[in-house]
Amino acid sequence: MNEIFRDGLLDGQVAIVTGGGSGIGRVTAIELASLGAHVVVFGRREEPLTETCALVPSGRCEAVVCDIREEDEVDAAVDGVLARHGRIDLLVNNAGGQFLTPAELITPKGFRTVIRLNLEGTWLMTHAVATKAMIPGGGGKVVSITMTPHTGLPGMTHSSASRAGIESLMKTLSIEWARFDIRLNAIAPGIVGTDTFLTKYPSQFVEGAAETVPLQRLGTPEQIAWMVCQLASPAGDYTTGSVITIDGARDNHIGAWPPERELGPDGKPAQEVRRPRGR
Ligand SMILES: CCC/C=C/C(=O)SCCNC(=O)CCNC(=O)[C@H](O)C(C)(C)COP(=O)([O-])OP(=O)([O-])OC[C@H]1O[C@@H](n2cnc3c(N)ncnc32)[C@H](O)[C@@H]1OP(=O)([O-])[O-]
Ligand SMILES: NC(=O)C1=CN([C@@H]2O[C@H](COP(=O)(O)OP(=O)(O)OC[C@H]3O[C@@H](n4cnc5c(N)ncnc54)[C@H](OP(=O)(O)O)[C@@H]3O)[C@@H](O)[C@H]2O)C=CC1
Repeated sequence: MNEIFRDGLLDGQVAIVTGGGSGIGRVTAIELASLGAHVVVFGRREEPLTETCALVPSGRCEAVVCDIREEDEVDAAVDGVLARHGRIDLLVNNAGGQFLTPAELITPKGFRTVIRLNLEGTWLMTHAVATKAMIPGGGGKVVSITMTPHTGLPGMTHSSASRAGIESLMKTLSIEWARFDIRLNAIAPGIVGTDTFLTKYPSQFVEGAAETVPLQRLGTPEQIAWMVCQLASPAGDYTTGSVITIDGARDNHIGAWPPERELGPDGKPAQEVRRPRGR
């Protein structure tokens, strides 16, 4: 039984979720499977993938070790899913990440590492699934996880650039591959309180994070997963080439409103005094 959507909504669908061994990817796999999809989780380490599958009560989950940066591994893994299931209806490009470092300290290798993971990995997965399964099979859906703010993420230059690239990829392919009925979208979360976010970054970055969001709280993996489920369902059939932002309005404004400097003496938002007409 799913908390939001009706039982059997995704019955018969076969979905791949990259990075399905943790965080947003794990919850997405569990939610998709709870709606009837058969989910194949991809990642570099087998153990977390197997743990995800153990959390899927229906057993409609399978773990595949695959580094999305390696084209041979991607080809073999996608071929394997097709051989076992005969179709791929949904690809969720969720695997990704970065390290937090001022731009001037990012080495060429460090920059390349993040671009390869986020942008090239997403391209390899999308291209393999489209050419092997979706184009011959008459269509499908791709959802890629990116990131806000779209104005730029200081300290994560490489990731910001790669996420902009992914969004451009989804938009461009939504035009080219409309003729194959492939619908591609991006979901851009702001800050989601996953184990990795809470433990990987310096404490000052994590502790003040909720204060940077107008809603003053972090997102949850479920809120991202539910949007993936909606896009996978018939409700998403006409949505393509879009970037859906789920970030508590952080893309529009950093921090709560009003900022302290704009508070009036009564502690309320400052308000101009209305002048008589003609003045
Ligand atoms: C507001 C924010 C919201 C977002 C939150 C999230 O996304 S939460 C979810 C976040 N989830 C994730 O991020 C999960 C996925 N992330 C990852 O797997 C890693 O963070 C990865 C992206 C670095 C790839 O890892 P890998 O095993 O492939 O690579 P590797 O370790 O072998 O490094 C290769 C090269 O990269 C460089 N370099 C690396 N680290 C640093 C550093 N701290 N400092 C400086 N440089 C660094 C260095 O050049 C290194 O080469 P070297 O010097 O060793 O010759
Ligand atoms: N949490 C947040 O605040 C936000 C997260 N995002 C993005 O959402 C996605 C999920 O985030 P979150 O759940 O927090 O992060 P996690 O670090 O928990 O998830 C990343 C997953 O990707 C897998 N992965 C990493 N590299 C590769 C690779 N080369 N090939 C295959 N799989 C790989 C990891 O497994 P393994 O190491 O076993 O390969 C891991 O399961 C990421 O792209 C992240 O950057 C975007 C905005 C905000």
